[in-house]
Amino acid sequence: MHPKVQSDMTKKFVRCCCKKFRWIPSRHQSTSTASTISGSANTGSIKSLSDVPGPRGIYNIPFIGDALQFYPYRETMESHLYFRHLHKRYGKMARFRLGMKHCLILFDPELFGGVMAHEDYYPERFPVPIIETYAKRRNRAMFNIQKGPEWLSIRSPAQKSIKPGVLKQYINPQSQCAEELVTWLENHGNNNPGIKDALMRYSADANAIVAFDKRIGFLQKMDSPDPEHELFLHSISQFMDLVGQSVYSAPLYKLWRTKLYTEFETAADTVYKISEKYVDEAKQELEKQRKPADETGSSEVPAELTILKHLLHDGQMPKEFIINFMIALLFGGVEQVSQFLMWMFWLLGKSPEKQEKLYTEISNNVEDFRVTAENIGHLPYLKACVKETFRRVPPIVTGITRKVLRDTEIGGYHIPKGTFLFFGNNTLSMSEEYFEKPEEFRPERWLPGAHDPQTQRLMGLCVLPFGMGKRNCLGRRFAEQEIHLAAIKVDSAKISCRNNRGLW
Ligand code: HEM
Repeated sequence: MHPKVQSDMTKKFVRCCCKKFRWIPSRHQSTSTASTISGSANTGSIKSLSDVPGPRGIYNIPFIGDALQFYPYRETMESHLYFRHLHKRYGKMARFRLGMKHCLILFDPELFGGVMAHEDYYPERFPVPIIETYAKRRNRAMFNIQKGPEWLSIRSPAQKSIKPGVLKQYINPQSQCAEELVTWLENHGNNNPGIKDALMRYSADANAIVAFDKRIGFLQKMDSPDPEHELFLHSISQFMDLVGQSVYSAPLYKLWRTKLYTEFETAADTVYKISEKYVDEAKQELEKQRKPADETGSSEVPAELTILKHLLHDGQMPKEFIINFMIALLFGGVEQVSQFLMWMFWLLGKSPEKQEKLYTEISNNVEDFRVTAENIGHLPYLKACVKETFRRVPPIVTGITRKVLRDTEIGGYHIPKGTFLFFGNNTLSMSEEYFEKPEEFRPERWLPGAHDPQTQRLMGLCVLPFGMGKRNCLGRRFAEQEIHLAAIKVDSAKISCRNNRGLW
């Protein structure tokens, strides 16, 4: 399609959605108003961002300063260790620079809570420049990096399509994926070096069911792989690896197509092309499901529709938006869910008594280990194990990020519009101030009634694996279902990963 036609269609779609759902901010939501968020960092008169404690001198020179600050952590990509250093040295708030961007990191859960309570109408996260560059060059509406009304024009109908009952539709096929994971572990040994790949295949399979209504069978077909499926999986993993690498290298790809960029572009194009094919297949299937048109010309569709079919049936969102949204659902889960499972299996494997406790809970509540929409939600110890794994190994290295979209006062400092906020979840989740013996894997701390409500609230704000507020993880319930299914099946087969061979 000609880019001009596409962009006109996009504008029309966004305008129409804004009108329909009244998404234009009202005057009291104007982006120019300042808000005040108090915390314990500074209680005196209002100071400016430059007064916030933080690295000074050479460390404040754009690019040179960041290179010096992050250099020690570059090899292992452990930038969260730099944030821990900032907390130790400067306390509850610290200011630092990333390129030309002014950043502020908060190590105070009350301040996070305050920032989120005053969240903007169209929240924005810290940018991912390589994806932005790709989206611009290809004129693609990549969901995760979208801003303003364009973002909400997809988020809102998509969120509506994730109705409470929709999760149930995925439980049986996703259960089969979890059973295939168990078979793989039984056949190859739970400490096989291929376990990382097997977990990635599990989460890619489980997520493809959500994104494309398709049971690909990445794990099942490992012995006789389908070239297209393998290319798809390879490109997904390549896409994510290259995003990670791009964060630690100079953004020269903005000027010309560097080797890293061309590899990224090839991976992203391949994912798009194959995803488009899967979306088209789902559309054809939907057509077949439709009952023939009656004499008035209207045709009926089955009452229960999956997310993809709901969006295709609704017909409001342009196909390109649907493809990009489905890609966001796919990427949202694949790496995060597989990484999470690696850590949880390892942490449980190191604590046999906790694993046994989990086994008892599962065997008492899940009859014949057959997971249903009813029993999956009644496993408090499993939920506590998941939460504790998220605390012990936070999934997002940088913690949650937001762009300040209007001048704001935070903790007694005037924070100008355009500053980037980082929430120090990665530091706080290991802090003795909020967690007793933080090094220990103790799911019990998350059980209902383990702490008074205020302590529990602060603990929750320290961890936040799925983010918070209007721009939180859209796939949270899917992620939890995929995690719970894998944990129930693996634990009920009494498989334990006691050493970390192959896990990373
Ligand atoms: C362990 C698994 C997962 C973790 C830890 C995780 C975490 C996150 C986080 C932290 C964010 C940013 C939230 C914020 O800025 O407040 C996010 C966004 C998102 N996640 Fe997840 N996620 C997971 C799995 C999934 C799954 C399975 C899906 C899809 C089925 C998904 C889809 C998305 C999407 C679409 C967004 C972007 C939302 C937006 O920008 O409006 N995630 N996720």
